[in-house]
Amino acid sequence: MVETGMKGVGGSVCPSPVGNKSPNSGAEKSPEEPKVQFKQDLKSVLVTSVLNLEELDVDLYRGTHHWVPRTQRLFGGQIVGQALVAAAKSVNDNLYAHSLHCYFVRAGDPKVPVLYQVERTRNGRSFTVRSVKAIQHGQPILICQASFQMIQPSPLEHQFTMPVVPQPEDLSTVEELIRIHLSKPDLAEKLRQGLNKLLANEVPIEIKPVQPKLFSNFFKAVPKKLFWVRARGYIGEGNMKLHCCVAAYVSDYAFLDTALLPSPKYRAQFSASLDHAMWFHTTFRSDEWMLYECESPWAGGCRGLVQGRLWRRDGVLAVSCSQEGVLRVKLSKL
Ligand SMILES: CCCCCC/C=C\CCCCCCCC(=O)SCCNC(=O)CCNC(=O)[C@H](O)C(C)(C)COP(=O)(O)OP(=O)(O)OC[C@H]1O[C@@H](n2cnc3c(N)ncnc32)[C@H](O)[C@@H]1OP(=O)(O)O
Repeated sequence: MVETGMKGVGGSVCPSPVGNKSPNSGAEKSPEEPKVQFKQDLKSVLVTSVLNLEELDVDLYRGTHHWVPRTQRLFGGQIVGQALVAAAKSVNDNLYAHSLHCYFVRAGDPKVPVLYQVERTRNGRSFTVRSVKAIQHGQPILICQASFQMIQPSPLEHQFTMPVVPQPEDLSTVEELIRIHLSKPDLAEKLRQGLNKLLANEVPIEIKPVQPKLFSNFFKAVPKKLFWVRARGYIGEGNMKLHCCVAAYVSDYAFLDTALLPSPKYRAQFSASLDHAMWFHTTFRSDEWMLYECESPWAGGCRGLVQGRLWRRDGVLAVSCSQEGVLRVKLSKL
């Protein structure tokens, strides 16, 4: 287990008995793959920096930023991940995060740190609830409720079946796909600039789209996409609390744009997640490939609803996510 600066802090994801059964337990462990070279060690960024909050007082923490989206508002996944770190620090070690519900109420300002104020809402016999306010300039930017539970085995167990898709070793990373695009001489200049900016982002998340066409082409598609995702770098087994917070970070990254897939003639002029909910079903490793199955059952009223499932490689459903976002679009010129 790596030293994370979060060691000894109570709370983790719930290792429910469902997690002990592997619908696809024959899946092979991924061999070591060549890593993209970045200016910094992105594993350190996520584990020892972004999710390693500074304790200022009892139930009061300060978080720093790493990657900021081009919108120049703080990445929602970072705020949710940090809020969950703060919440988990105030619960006993025998309690495990099983869900969180958040509203992004103001844009996060990348120029100043975020304070996280934890309220110990309730300590129960089975369930314990924490409310976290992320604050900047004296005002909340995120309100989050996280619920923790003791391990409670149950005879009631079921899950959907994981979609059958190519394995990550047989797919290209987003960076590889971008480079293929950049090598096309007839690429529109604006698109070239956009792709170069995307390539320069030091995002501590690795993605392999299952349908690269959705990433590269502009055609009408059903509002559904699948991609393999993992945190960059090695985190290791044992610290489920950390994997849970990393999953919160990862889950917001390429989620909301699923709602744009049926409308390729529009591009988002303003998009931001309004709320975000997660349910942690069982143990998982956020530094190992997980399949993110994203779909958007509805869009309207300048909003889009997206739902996601993070599947462990062995076919176990590890995390479910839901989000609504504001989507103000304009006709695409490309
Ligand atoms: C398959 C693999 C592919 C991989 C490739 C991936 C590539 C890139 C991935 C990048 C992913 C990044 C994902 C990032 C997701 C996020 O992190 S979102 C950030 C988290 N969420 C937030 O920050 C939202 C916080 N909340 C808010 O900001 C506010 O609550 C709100 C803006 C939602 C509230 O809206 P409102 O009440 O309208 O606020 P205002 O401040 O008044 O307005 C805000 C702007 O909207 C404009 N506006 C308002 N109303 C209207 C209207 N009726 N019509 C048009 N425009 C309107 C308003 O003018 C403001 O605009 P400006 O800011 O002034 O431009």
